[in-house]
Amino acid sequence: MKELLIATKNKGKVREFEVLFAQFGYQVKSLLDLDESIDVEENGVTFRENAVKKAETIAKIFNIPTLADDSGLIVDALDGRPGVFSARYAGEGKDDNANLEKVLEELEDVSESKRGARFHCSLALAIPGEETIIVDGTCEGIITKEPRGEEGFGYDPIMYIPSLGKTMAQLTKQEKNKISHRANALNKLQERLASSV
Ligand SMILES: O=c1[nH]c(=O)c2ncn([C@@H]3O[C@H](COP(=O)(O)OP(=O)(O)OP(=O)(O)O)[C@@H](O)[C@H]3O)c2[nH]1
Ligand SMILES: [Mg+2]
Repeated sequence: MKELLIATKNKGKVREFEVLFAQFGYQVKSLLDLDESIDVEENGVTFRENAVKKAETIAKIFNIPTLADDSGLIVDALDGRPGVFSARYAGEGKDDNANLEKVLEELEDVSESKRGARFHCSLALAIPGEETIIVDGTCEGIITKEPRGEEGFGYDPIMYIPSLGKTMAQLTKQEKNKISHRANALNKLQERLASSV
């Protein structure tokens, strides 16, 4: 089985990539397997900038092809926040629950028709000696009034997908992987790689 390094320490992402890459015959390794002490500062203004920085920094350290994911939640009524700050929206060191509670609080007086949001995922594939490939994927939804569901991670319990009638945290990993921003970005990456051989 081929191996691919994912420049992440997020267990939720790793779990999803394991399933997504299994279909292409890849086993994924992450910084959690290799070196948890490596920290790449995410100081970019865009998801793309952060994804490229994570992928290229880690690819250089290990000299192997490396994929990085920079993602987050974009809420219309919050002018696009938390955006690139999604992982630390409630402050450094705060957990997923604190972050989603902050979003719910900020939307307390916002009616259902104005609670539109989307997840965004930028993927960067850095292969030593080659130009980095960057793709994006999104997933549209509506922010609920309260958390629902136990699956997934991050803001999944407050992201309602109207076409499925469930929050993303009420979907199985397989169901989420059919519609998620991460899966959509990965499909684009696969198309890019297929058209370049
Ligand atoms: O409900 C969610 N479902 C998802 O599918 C999802 N994908 C991303 N996110 C949120 O956005 C932050 C990304 O920040 P991020 O890309 O910097 O990742 P991270 O710092 O957690 O890990 P790393 O990959 O940088 O090591 C994460 O922490 C999450 O809060 C998600 N929330
Ligand atoms: Mg991060």
